[in-house]
Amino acid sequence: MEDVQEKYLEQKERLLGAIDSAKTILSDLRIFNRDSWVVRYPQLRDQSAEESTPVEVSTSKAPKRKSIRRSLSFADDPTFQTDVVLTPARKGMARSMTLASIADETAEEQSNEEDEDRLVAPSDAADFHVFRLDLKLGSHGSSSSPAALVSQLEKASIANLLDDRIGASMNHINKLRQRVEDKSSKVLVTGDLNAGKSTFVNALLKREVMPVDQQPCTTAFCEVHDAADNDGKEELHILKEGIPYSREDESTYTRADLSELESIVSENENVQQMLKVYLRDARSPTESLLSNGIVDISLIDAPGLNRDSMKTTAVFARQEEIDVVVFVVSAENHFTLSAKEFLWNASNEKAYLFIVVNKYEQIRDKAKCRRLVLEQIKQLSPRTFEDAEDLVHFVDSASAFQKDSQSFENLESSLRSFVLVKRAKSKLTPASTYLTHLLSDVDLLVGANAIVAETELERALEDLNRSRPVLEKMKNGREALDESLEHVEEAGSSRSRMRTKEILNDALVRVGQGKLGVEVSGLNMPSYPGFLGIWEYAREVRKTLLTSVDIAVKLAEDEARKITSTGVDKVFQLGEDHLPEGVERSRRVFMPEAMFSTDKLARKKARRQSGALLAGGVYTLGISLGQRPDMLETTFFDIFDVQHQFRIHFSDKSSEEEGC
Ligand SMILES: Nc1nc2c(ncn2[C@@H]2O[C@H](COP(=O)(O)OP(=O)(O)OP(=O)(O)O)[C@@H](O)[C@H]2O)c(=O)[nH]1
Repeated sequence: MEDVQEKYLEQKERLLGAIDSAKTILSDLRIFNRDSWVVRYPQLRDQSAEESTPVEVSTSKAPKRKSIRRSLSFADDPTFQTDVVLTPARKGMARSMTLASIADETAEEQSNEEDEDRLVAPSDAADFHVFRLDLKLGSHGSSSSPAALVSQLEKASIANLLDDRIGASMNHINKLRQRVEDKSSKVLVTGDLNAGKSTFVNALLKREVMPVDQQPCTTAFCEVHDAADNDGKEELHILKEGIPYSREDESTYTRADLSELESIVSENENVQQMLKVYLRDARSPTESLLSNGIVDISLIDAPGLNRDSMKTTAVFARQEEIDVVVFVVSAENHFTLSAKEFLWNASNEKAYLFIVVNKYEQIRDKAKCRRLVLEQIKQLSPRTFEDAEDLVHFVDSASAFQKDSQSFENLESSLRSFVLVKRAKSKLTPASTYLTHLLSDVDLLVGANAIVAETELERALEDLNRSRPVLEKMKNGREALDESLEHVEEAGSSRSRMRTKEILNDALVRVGQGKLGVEVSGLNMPSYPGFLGIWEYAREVRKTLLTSVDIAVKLAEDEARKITSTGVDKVFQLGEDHLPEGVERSRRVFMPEAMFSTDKLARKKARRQSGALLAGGVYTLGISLGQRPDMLETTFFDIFDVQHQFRIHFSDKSSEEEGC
């Protein structure tokens, strides 16, 4: 008995420690996901049949350790795909599987554990248990094709879904913790009418509490608790139907004195009536069944089974909070039909039942009785039969109450350990299974994310290594480049300015002398038509000279274009010389013909046509003096002083033209 207690306590403490560690891990994971790294959600798929055959990794020390290859990808990034190896963890480790990239796998330490030791089967470990996200419920909820789905899911939204899951898991862990810590355990005592259930409960309590009668008398479910749970007061609480009981809330029950129990029970007509009976137990914790320091057992004395009570009791027994069902059968009558039906169903639900064969002392042929009862138990609850020594007890509750009885003491001891064993199963196992699944999920997440992080780190380091010398080179060459650029710019603009001035001055001087501004083929001074055509002649001369000035402007522009082109080439060359390889070059394209344009529409058009970024405008400045009617207006003075007239016009304009 003490062994069972110790084992239970040790297991419970270990589990509580593991629950707390898991909580810390989850909260760290949550913070990490929120502040440092968007946790990626891996998807592991089987590889093609040929590739997915288990890989056996063997060394001289360890002949056998099966690993499985899987293809790892991420829902939010279909481009990332890599092969990974799932290796079962070693015995004693909380982790069920280890995920490693193929490259790491060969370097993994080997173990000689056999596969049976694994906590989770390899195929199971490739999937999530607690953190399984239903990605079909993506933002629009309607998509079913994986490709469409992926495009809906962004890294951040998956990380949010995951955060919700972690939050829910933390809440669940808190509940599990409460359950593991909860010391209360409920034992339901049921059986045939008049089998002696109340007498048995009284014998366990070493006190006459439950009403005992030769006629069927227990008509309510009486749940017996230690009075310590009721501030030390012995009392009866009559529960109200349909209202959840809370000891702190008096509106949920009616108080009564313990002495009223008998009359309340006998007068009750409600088959589902529940009573809470708070009893003081003067015995020491080692003797007391109700409050033994490890689990606080509450006994529920149920009404005898008949057609009315059968269903209610079966529902009651099925409740999760009922750890153990004790079935009392009279040694005189063996199992009735109702008993058989109940036992059959209950043993399907709970597997193991605790059976008390009561009123055993009166039986003359005890061996026969024992044999017959056990035969029936074998049929009704095979698992209980297998463990009959601990689970089937032949006692006489009535006499156990009066004098010490070895068989009854054995029963008590077995019942306590059975409650503990069952509690370990009902309260500790769900928590430890959940933790195993949870940690296996965390492991999968961590493993997959480590692989992504490593890939990203490698890529970032490569980028950094590539960029660092480039940056250094660019930093060092910056000053020289600035200077050279300035030089090219200044040289180009001063040369353009000088050449423009030269060309235009020259043209104006020549026009002033009555000659064409520039000599070009096809442009000649008109010939004198005689005095009668002098007016027209003056106009023609004016037009020709103005056109020659236009041509001079055009020449100056062309010259500036050439100079600028050379400058631009030099700038590009400087870029080539200073910018290291791999640095993106400017896409801007210089189009000399676009210089000197003031026409925005034309510029846009040219940009569309070339498809490149343009510098400058399109066409010439277009001052076209030879086309301007105001300039062509011939005056009386033109006839006498053509040369003087032009000098007045162009000495005013020359400064503007220089600036163009
Ligand atoms: N000789 C003997 N009589 C017993 C024993 N247990 C119970 N009885 C008697 O059997 C009768 C019924 O006992 P109860 O304890 O009331 O039986 P019960 O199963 O609680 O009855 P209901 O709840 O009304 O179905 C009473 O007269 C008891 O004195 C026993 O171990 N030996």
